[in-house]
Amino acid sequence: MISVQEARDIVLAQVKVLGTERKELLASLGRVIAEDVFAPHDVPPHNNSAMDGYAVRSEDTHHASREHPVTLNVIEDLPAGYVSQRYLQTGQAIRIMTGAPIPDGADAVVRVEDTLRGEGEQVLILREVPPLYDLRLAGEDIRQGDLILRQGDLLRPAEIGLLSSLGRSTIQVYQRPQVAILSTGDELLYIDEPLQPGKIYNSNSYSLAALVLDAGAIPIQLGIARDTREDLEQKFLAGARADVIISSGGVSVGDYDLVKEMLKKSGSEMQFWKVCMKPGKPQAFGAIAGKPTFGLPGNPVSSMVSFEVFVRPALLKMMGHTQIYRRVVTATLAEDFRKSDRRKHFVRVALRQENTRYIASTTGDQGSGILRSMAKAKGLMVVDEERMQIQAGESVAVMLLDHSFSMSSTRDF
Ligand SMILES: Nc1nc2c(c(=O)[nH]1)N[C@H]1C(S)=C(S)[C@@H](COP(=O)(O)OP(=O)(O)OC[C@H]3O[C@@H](n4cnc5c(N)ncnc54)[C@H](O)[C@@H]3O)O[C@H]1N2
Ligand code: MOO
Ligand SMILES: [Mg+2]
Repeated sequence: MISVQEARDIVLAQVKVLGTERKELLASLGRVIAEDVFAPHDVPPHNNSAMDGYAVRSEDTHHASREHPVTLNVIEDLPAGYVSQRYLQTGQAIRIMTGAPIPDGADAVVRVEDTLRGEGEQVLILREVPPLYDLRLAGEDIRQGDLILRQGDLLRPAEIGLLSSLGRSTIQVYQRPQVAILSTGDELLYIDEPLQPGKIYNSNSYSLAALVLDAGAIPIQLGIARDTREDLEQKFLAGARADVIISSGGVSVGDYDLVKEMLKKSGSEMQFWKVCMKPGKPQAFGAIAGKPTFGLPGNPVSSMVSFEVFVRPALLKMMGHTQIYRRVVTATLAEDFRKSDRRKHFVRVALRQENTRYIASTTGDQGSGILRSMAKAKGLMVVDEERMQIQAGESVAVMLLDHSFSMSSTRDF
């Protein structure tokens, strides 16, 4: 039996970063950028007004006040999106809207609240403004030639906005792996079949496909393989058209646990079987037709936990991510915890926040078939091999299962 760390090293050494592809800008959200991006122009591209008001020559506002306004002649109205053809002379103002380019000759803006409309085309300036006042200068956000994003950066909404401000409509990103998902077992029913004696619904295909999607990869449902060598072989080979194969079940020591055999056939290889963890001890990893293949355990929680620990980091690596692990936080355990073996345990916990501290409490029955306690979990408490008991109040490490939606809160800031 190898340790979680050794197993993870083997997995990560085996999987390689995929190639790149060109995507529409919005479709690249959540992807890793595969190119360096330099700014082709300044942002903003021109000096422009930060306020609705009047473009002026700042020297004309000298000593202006509410008591002693300065009167200027308004020679033009300038909405955003238009360039003035006029040159502002002494004694003149141009009515200007936020974002409109500053006319030649002007060097400041007086916001409308600091003015009054005068006679005819005149405006009364009620305060003095220094040069550059309420101007936004060309290039104050981005300078032409600046390195804006580096290969390997994650494209989040702000990066998508930045790229669009540079006029980029497509972007080179790392590909998403196709992940073939195969459930094994004679007891399994498709979810649209009626329940029958001795049978259960195939839930692993769905939880695993959801995890694949949540990680940003592409699930391909291969359905159910029955516990025969022929069916398994045929379905595994079909899966080898994808970039990664995940199976669940059939990997322990039972009479019909045949997945290990698939990994030992000629043309395949098995790199490990059995990891010193709970849940998820019986699981295999290797390659079929050159494709990384995870033989996850059949128990519904075990397969999800093994995915979290091994498959997710591997998929993130393939997609070019550099941060491939879930965040781990320190929490205070709310109750006593005890274990009776020297495996690394991943315990389903709920988390609440008290001031700046996380408080973790287990979500109930930790059996490997109890999916409800997985659904309630916000994290997995990681209990090291040699740590046999933890007392209430002690600090523990919790790996956050922070899918963007499940970590949303009902409490606003
Ligand atoms: N003698 C031993 N028996 C078992 C051991 C052991 O060490 N010695 N380990 C147990 C542990 S721990 C686990 S985990 C399971 C792993 O079993 P397999 O990977 O061989 O999976 P199966 O036997 O096929 O199924 C186990 C369990 O999970 C249910 N299952 C399977 N696939 C699905 C699915 N797609 N959707 C929902 N539920 C599924 C299946 O019906 C079984 O109840 O082995 C233990 N046994
Ligand atoms: O390894 Mo099993 O996953 O403990 O239920
Ligand atoms: Mg079994």
